[in-house]
Amino acid sequence: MSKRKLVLVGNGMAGVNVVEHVLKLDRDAYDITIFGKEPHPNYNRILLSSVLAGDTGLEDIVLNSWEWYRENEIQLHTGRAVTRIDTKEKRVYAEGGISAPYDELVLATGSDPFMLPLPGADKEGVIAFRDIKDCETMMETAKQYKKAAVIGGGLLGLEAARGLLNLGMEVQVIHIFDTLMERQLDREAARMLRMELEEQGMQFLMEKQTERILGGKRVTGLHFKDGSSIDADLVVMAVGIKPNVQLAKESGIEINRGVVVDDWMATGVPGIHAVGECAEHRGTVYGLVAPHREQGAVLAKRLCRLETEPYEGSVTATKLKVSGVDVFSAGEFNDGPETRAIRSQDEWKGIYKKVLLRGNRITGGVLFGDTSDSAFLLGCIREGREMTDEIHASLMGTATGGGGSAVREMADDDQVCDCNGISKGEILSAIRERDLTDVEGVKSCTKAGASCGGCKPLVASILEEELGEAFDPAASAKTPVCSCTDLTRDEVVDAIREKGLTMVRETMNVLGWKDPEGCPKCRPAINYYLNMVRPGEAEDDRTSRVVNEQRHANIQNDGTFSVVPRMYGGVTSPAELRRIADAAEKYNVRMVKVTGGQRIDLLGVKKEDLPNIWKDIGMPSGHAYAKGLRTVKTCVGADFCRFGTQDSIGMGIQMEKKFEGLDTPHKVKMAVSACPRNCAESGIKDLGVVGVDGGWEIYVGGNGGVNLRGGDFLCKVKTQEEVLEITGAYLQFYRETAEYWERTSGWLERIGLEAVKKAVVDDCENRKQLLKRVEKALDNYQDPWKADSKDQKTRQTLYEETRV
Ligand SMILES: Cc1cc2nc3c(=O)[nH]c(=O)nc-3n(C[C@H](O)[C@H](O)[C@H](O)COP(=O)(O)OP(=O)(O)OC[C@H]3O[C@@H](n4cnc5c(N)ncnc54)[C@H](O)[C@@H]3O)c2cc1C
Ligand SMILES: NC(=O)c1ccc[n+]([C@@H]2O[C@H](COP(=O)([O-])OP(=O)(O)OC[C@H]3O[C@@H](n4cnc5c(N)ncnc54)[C@H](O)[C@@H]3O)[C@@H](O)[C@H]2O)c1
Ligand code: SF4
Ligand code: FES
Repeated sequence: MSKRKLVLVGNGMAGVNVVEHVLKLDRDAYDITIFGKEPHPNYNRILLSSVLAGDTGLEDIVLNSWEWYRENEIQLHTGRAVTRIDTKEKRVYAEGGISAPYDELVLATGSDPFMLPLPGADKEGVIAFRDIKDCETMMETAKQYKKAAVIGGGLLGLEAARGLLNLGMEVQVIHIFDTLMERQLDREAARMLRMELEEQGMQFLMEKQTERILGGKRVTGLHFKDGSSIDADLVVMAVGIKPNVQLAKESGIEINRGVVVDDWMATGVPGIHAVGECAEHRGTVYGLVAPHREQGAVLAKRLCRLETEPYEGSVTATKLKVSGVDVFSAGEFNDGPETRAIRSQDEWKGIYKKVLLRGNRITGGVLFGDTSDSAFLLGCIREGREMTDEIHASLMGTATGGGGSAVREMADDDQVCDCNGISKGEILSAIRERDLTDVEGVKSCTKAGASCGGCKPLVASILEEELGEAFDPAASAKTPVCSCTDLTRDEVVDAIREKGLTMVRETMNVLGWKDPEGCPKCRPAINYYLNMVRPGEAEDDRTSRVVNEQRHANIQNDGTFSVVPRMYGGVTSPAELRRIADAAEKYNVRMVKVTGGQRIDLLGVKKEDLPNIWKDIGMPSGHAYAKGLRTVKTCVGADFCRFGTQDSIGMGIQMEKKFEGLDTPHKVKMAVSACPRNCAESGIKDLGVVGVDGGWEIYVGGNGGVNLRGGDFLCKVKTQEEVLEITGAYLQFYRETAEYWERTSGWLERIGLEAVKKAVVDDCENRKQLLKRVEKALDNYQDPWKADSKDQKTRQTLYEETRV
């Protein structure tokens, strides 16, 4: 008997998931034909954000290889859109004159990005972020252009913006409302999110409506309804999606916003079904993969003529995929007259949790900063659980991360991986049966973590709960430098030491980099590691530094730069102030501003004026743009203040003079206060010094930014010389052991205060060696502006050519 014929229109995640299920349920039920408009096999669209951010390679996102289609005898037509369905003859017609008969037809045509119909929207450089082609366009554009504008501050817009930042572009996000991700977050979580993203370098224009897109053939900027405008070389529209219903509509199938389906994913036309983003079920179109997977499971059973429960809709949950930011939202998230909220907020750790109740039933929630309990919360929402003391304690009790308590509360059939529908029980079985010990192992055996990756921390907690001390979090945390390599930071640094490498390109070549050009994430890191390991010997590759470091100035949102001269310990003189004032007038500086680090910031300097303004001011660079020592803030101290026990100004000046120009994995801020009243805020600095009777206390790992962290007490010393010694050894230990882009606060939490104490304070011989090496690094320092002023070619390429 000949097999029945199944045709799938749309070779995306939702449709192919149905086919996979059908093959599992009844391998021989169908002859299968798939049509896909894109020229690729089925790939993981979710991971396009990671590809753009440089965390994953395009080659790693293929879900079903060409081989898979062949092995399963699937007739695949890629690059061919289906243009017509003859519902009477039961046949589809595609581009290129191909047609195929069907008994059962699945429409999984997904969505098209919504493009705002603005004047100028057809210009070159105006794109969406939906497929591989868009991703490639952005990566190519970033090689040539510098300014990106992303319209839409939703999930997609923010993930696009993060990726573009990683590609070295300056990114402005234009959002129509006054809070980001207003479809997923309440105001508080949105506020914390914005602060965190601003810290990462994203700029926001809120409550802005774009009126037209400027430029000739190619986009040059955006003009807004309020009359303002910005420059842009690339515009990415991320303002939502619209289900792709054209084919269904033209074939007489009922559509509304999407293709209308019943609880078995059937349309009103016999033999035709729809799943995924093109389908509308009970008035809802779902734009996330978890509901599509649930729909697919029901449809596949139906196609295999097996008994199945109906699909009754999904409770959706979202996680933003931006590294360094943990945000989760599910169900209801805004307070209403009939809801009650349980909130907890830890501003020190940057954690915010809110759970909403209707009566006593858990109906939604938002987690920011620590999302390790997200699966447990989602399980509670999905099952409509009543709040109990135990659940309350698990969700709100400790805000310390790790997800430990909630993991214990989870039942075996609670879902851990939403994207792939994997339960805690399935993960535990895989760990036990296959002796798995790390997250990667669980991912390859069960698929948990293989899509958005949001469940990986929870998988790690399950491993920890199951294996106890045998679980090695470091093995699970083995993260490559970026998607250009499988090597970790430590492996790269070891190779640089062992193989005597001195150049960025040479390093990528010798270590078998997948992309010989590297990417904006790895190149600055390799350049730093080379110079850290071989100061004076390694070639400092300026083109591998981030744009602000290349120009020794911070670029501002209008394309001008800021100039911050160094003022040791925050102390200046009338002569310096006069020169600053003259320069501010001569170069029409838009604003002169005193910074939080006790410096003077000249804002709004034109790129071409940078070398001359520095010459006129005649002061050293303040490195306000650098991953290096920024400022040493001081209080007025014993010379002036009646509480002062020590000379904080003198100490601060010495520290700043000693360590200025030292490259570090991330910015370093220091402060010296002359008594525990701490007027210079020594407690929230990367290194803070506090004068006390008979000496100085030293605090480390503080951070006054979004992730507010009080510094840990490292040691007490007696003399100024000892402060300089401990500071030098501490900075060198940080330089040698931190990941590039890692602040001291995160680094300290990762490696532990005890390790720092041992290396820097307790082990005198080690401290001596660290100091030797930091001296060597400092030997090679020269003021960047003095160096540039002697180099005509650099001046021309970096400051005089038109493009930033
Ligand atoms: C950058 C990005 C990040 C995302 N991140 C997440 C995330 O973290 N979590 C999450 O849950 N979701 C995420 N999403 C959303 C998720 O990717 C989609 O919901 C999901 O891919 C939709 O699957 P689908 O198969 O319904 O549609 P699609 O993936 O759009 O697939 C439909 C396919 O059908 C093709 N097609 C259309 N018409 C025809 C035709 N007439 N003939 C032949 N082929 C046709 C299309 O070209 C397309 O290849 C993200 C989306 C993007 C763009
Ligand atoms: N991590 C994830 O789960 C993830 C990531 C990316 C995309 N996605 C999915 O992909 C789809 C598309 O994402 P999206 O973010 O484009 O859709 P969205 O609808 O979630 O967000 C669009 C955002 O654009 C804003 N906006 C609308 N018009 C605007 C205008 N004229 N100017 C400025 N802002 C405007 C809206 O206020 C909204 O916040 C969604 O289904 C989303 O769920 C999910
Ligand atoms: S920290 Fe102490 S010594 Fe310094 S200014 Fe404040 S009160 Fe005075
Ligand atoms: S929840 Fe997305 S991969 Fe597991």
